[in-house]
Amino acid sequence: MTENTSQLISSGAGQVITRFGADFLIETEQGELLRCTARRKLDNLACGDRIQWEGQAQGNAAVTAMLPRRNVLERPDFRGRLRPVAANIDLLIVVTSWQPAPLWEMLDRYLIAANRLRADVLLVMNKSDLRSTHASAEAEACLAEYASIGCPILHVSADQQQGIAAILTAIQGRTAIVVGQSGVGKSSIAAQLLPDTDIRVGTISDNGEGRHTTTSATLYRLPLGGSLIDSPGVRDFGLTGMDFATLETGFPEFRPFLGECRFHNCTHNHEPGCAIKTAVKAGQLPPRRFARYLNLLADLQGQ
Ligand SMILES: Nc1nc2c(ncn2[C@@H]2O[C@H](COP(=O)(O)OP(=O)(O)OP(=O)(O)O)[C@@H](O)[C@H]2O)c(=O)[nH]1
Ligand SMILES: [Zn+2]
Repeated sequence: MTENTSQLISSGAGQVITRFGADFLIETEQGELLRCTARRKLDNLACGDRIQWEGQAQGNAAVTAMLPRRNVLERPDFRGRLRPVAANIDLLIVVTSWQPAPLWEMLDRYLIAANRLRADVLLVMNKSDLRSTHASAEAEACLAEYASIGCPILHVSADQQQGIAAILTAIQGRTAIVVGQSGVGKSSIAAQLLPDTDIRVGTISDNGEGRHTTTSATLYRLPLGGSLIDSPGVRDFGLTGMDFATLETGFPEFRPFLGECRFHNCTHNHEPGCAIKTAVKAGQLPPRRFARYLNLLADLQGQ
């Protein structure tokens, strides 16, 4: 049999782990890390994307196709153009703490963003060591409202290494990102979740080209299964360009009452016969969340 080089060249499916300039680090289905160049049309590839790759006769393998995405998180670049940062996210881990005190409206915005991405939410209250001294009655009441609408909540302390295993368990089988306001402990939590994953990416890029210093989002496999996509740009991602439908559906507790308002285009603000306002007055919907809904609505209408 004559040897044909093309028969030696392999190909398959994989996932984008991170980006180095024009190159991508991908993980093949066999779990091997492979440095690839992407075809020019694939400029929009992001960490977490599932792809097809193909070995080349010379040089790096090539990413030849992007497989359909479940969702994509985008951020404006320095020119203001939206760029994809991470794809195929299943779980938004929203971190808050007792000090700095929670910005509840920001938390609501993350819940809206998660709903838009069709991702689940896990609320992590970090710095549980400060709860007894720093949690106001009002903050506890706000937190209780999230529990009442079915939002899963974990109390952890990254500094005291408490509750980290519960986060790993919650991520199992899913791809998660960690987000939240400044100073709540996102880096501390990421460091606890990823004790030695740095080494893996470091080894690959050490290949004559120095250490992995990219700030690109990177996908890490976790010990209990599941993955974490992390980067500074992922951690402080916010919601851009909200419309009314995104706001309304971002409050999942409204769902049983939607369609019962007198006006089909009710904004649940000043309108008579509003089923949402009636439910709030009757104690069937959490009042603090509803008050913040009205603030978000006013922001939207003032845009
Ligand atoms: N008391 C207490 N402090 C903590 C805990 N976790 C983190 N911190 C402290 O909170 C501060 C902020 O932690 P970071 O991990 O840098 O927070 P971050 O959310 O990544 O902050 P940014 O980079 O500003 O977004 C640090 O001084 C941590 O040591 C905790 O469980 N308890
Ligand atoms: Zn209404």
